[in-house]
Amino acid sequence: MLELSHVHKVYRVGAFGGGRLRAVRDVGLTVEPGEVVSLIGESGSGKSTLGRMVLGLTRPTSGRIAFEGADVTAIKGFRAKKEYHRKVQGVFQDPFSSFNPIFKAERVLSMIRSSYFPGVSDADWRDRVTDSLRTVRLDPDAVLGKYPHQLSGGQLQRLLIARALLLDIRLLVADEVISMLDASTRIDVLNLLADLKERGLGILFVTHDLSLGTYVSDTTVILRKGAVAEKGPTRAVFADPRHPYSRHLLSCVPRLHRTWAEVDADLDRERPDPVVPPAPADEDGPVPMTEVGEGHFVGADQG
Ligand SMILES: Nc1ncnc2c1ncn2[C@@H]1O[C@H](COP(=O)(O)OP(=O)(O)OP(=O)(O)O)[C@@H](O)[C@H]1O
Repeated sequence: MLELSHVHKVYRVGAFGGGRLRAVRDVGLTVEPGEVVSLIGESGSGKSTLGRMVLGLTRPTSGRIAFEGADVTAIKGFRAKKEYHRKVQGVFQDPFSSFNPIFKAERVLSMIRSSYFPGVSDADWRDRVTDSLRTVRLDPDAVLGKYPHQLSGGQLQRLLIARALLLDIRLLVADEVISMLDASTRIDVLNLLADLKERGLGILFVTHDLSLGTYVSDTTVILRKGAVAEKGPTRAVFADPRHPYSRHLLSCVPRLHRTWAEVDADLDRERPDPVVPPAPADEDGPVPMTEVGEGHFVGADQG
């Protein structure tokens, strides 16, 4: 459904745009219907840039991003972009800043109606709104008449997802959607993503938090300095991380369900970090990936 191949992004920075900042280096990944792909990496690793490129908000410097076979970078003009966003939507970290504080929830949703479904009757629209709110486990009577400041962060995040669902989207880019929520609301939103996946939605789940990545995702892509350090089935990547950076990230994840004895036993049998080849000097070229298991790839060392 979504396919990124050899995607690079270099920003022009500094006075008069004379400097170059490489945010994304030779990234390849796919998202299929009903699949959650976690894009994990520390701050500045290029996750949001990738999300924005998938949403068509910024263009790759080179490489291809295809959605259902069509080149996303070739989508030009207001109409074509609007059609693309009927199928692909993004939800971002800070739900408070995504809403106009003077619009009630009802108005936020009805903007989708005027933009995408001007011909739909009032009764049909009410049914659609009720359906999408129920899908995200919001009570229409409790939220529609409220202003953003009268709703919690979790409710706002779910409202944003409900707004996306009104469009019958096929791919959701969820960029740090839970990082500003408290622990129990996080689990609610993660469970919601799992429900959406069951309904056949593809989800690109962008997060800096490795432990949350495992909770919902089928596939894990670990980014470091804009390049893929490791990717593969989440179970394989977590059970047998092969890149020194993935191992480092995993060693920082608290394992609350394990006893000290188990953790000690693990440390005793700790294996030395594997050696991965250095990334080629030519930053515009391909970064070699080694397949270490079925669909499990390890990238080069970005230094
Ligand atoms: N519009 C821009 N112009 C110039 N540089 C940018 C721009 N957007 C991002 N960058 C830079 O590109 C790199 C990757 O940024 P990006 O926001 O994609 O990382 P991230 O992994 O999402 O980080 P975070 O988790 O902190 O949001 C960073 O060095 C950032 O400063």
